Amino acid sequence: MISNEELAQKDKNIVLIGFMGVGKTTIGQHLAKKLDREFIDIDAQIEQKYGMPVTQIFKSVGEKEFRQMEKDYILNVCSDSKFKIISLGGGAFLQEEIKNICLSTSNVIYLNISWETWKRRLHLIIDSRPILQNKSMDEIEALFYTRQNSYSPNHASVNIDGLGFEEAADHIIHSLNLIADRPDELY
Ligand SMILES: Nc1ncnc2c1ncn2[C@@H]1O[C@H](COP(=O)(O)OP(=O)(O)OP(=O)(O)O)[C@@H](O)[C@H]1O
Ligand SMILES: O=C(O)C1=C[C@@H](O)[C@@H](O)[C@H](O)C1
Ligand SMILES: [Mg+2]
Repeated sequence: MISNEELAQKDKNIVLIGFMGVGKTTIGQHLAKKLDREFIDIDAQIEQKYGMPVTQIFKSVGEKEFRQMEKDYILNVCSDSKFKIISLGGGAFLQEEIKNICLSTSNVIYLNISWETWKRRLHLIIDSRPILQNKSMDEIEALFYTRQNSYSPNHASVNIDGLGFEEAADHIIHSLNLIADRPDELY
């Protein structure tokens, strides 16, 4: 088992993927602190560029332009940087180019969550995630399960059910230690 300091020195980016609301942004911030690495949130970068929240971006320029911007940012950051903790948006891995660059440049950690746990969190995110709006609970559940397929392959998967932010970050660090032992495997 290597220490957090040693892990922080490993030069690959760490990319967090998973369904919206699983905790990529919040857990990513904790992980970055623990490993003393720079944190980048792709949604936040796009919001900063447009000067408005994602919901508003979808309304004013449309999802297609948002997806293009998402791809441009991720391709850029993955090819230009090392050592970073990068939280993607929940739909980013649907784009093959994004998937390929992340898998080839970074350690990709899939944060997964059960439908039961996720459902209890819906009220926290419903207003700020345009993809969830105007959908019935059945439609959201169908999307939750359909999207699971898009998060493979990855380098490691961490189930965050019942974990607080700190614990979740520690589980990720544990999975990174396992990756350090067998660097080229994909799941
Ligand atoms: N482990 C956790 N326990 C309790 N609440 C959590 C946990 N992780 C995240 N949350 C809460 O869930 C909400 C969504 O979290 P967050 O924004 O980090 O998700 P995300 O995966 O980045 O979503 P998106 O794909 O839309 O960017 C936030 O209100 C956050 O505080
Ligand atoms: O899952 C999705 O498609 C999305 C997730 C969010 O992170 C944002 O990127 C946006 O709301 C779209
Ligand atoms: Mg996020």
